[in-house]
Amino acid sequence: MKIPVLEIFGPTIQGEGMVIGRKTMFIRTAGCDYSCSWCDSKFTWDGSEKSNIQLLEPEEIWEALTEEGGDRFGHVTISGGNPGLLAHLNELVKLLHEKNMNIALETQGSKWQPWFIDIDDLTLSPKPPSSGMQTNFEKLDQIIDRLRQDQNGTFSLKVVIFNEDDLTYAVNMHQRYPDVELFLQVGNDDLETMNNEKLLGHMLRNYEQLIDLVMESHVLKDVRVLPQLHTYLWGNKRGV
Ligand SMILES: C[S@@+](CC[C@H](N)C(=O)[O-])C[C@H]1O[C@@H](n2cnc3c(N)ncnc32)[C@H](O)[C@@H]1O
Ligand SMILES: Nc1nc2[nH]cc(C(=O)O)c2c(=O)[nH]1
Ligand code: SF4
Ligand SMILES: [Mg+2]
Repeated sequence: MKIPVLEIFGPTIQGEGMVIGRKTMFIRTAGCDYSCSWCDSKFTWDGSEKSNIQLLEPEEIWEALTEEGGDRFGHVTISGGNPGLLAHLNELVKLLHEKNMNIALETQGSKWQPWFIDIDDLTLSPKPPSSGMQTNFEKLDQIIDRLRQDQNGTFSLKVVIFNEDDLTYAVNMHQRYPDVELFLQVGNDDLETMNNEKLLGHMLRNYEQLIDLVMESHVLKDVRVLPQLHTYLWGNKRGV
């Protein structure tokens, strides 16, 4: 079954979350059930790149990965858009495992797929108030319960923080799922600039402010605070 793909790139480093720094290839699927105000990948769902969506079979995705990355990679990250919308992505997961790849997936956790249990590094990234989205906690509870029972790999939560309301949301998340590793990620609030130096200075200040807030918290003890590392290195450039 064909998969809607907008980008295949790498190898690069995973810039975010539980496997930050890991050498990986990226597959970016098209389409999202959310429309976060600060989404850094709006082109996956806002229609602006509709004509660039490629419908690819898993084998064709593997060909594109090896064309781009040769034999220089052993890890593939699937992001989007929301790849968790694609029921038949299990075929790609199976093929990548047959090729001895480790697989990471990025999803907001709005929809369950049975193939989640076969993902090696699964990130659930529920959205805080600043995104303008509403979390369906009933659904998220169900997803996390399934993962606690059946997941073959590891999974974690990652919350992007732009303000204090978002931090309160992260506190609730930590209290609701105390056994799940929680990553707090600095929000990028300047998606337009191509001035990397300016963005770097700005993002470093945001990172420091987030660290300060988390250090003061009496609840957020067992968490990690991370930058979006690729942004600090390459700014808002795409495909890195
Ligand atoms: C583009 S999303 C795609 C996967 C999935 N839709 C999701 O949101 O988890 C990948 C990650 O980038 C994060 N992200 C998106 N825009 C961001 C921004 N402006 N600053 C920091 N992180 C951002 C998301 O929260 C998510 O964790
Ligand atoms: N290097 C790099 N790391 C990433 N981690 C998550 C990304 C994403 O857009 O999902 C991403 C990305 O686009 N590039
Ligand atoms: S859920 Fe992810 S891809 Fe969808 S709009 Fe939000 S950040 Fe963007
Ligand atoms: Mg990104």
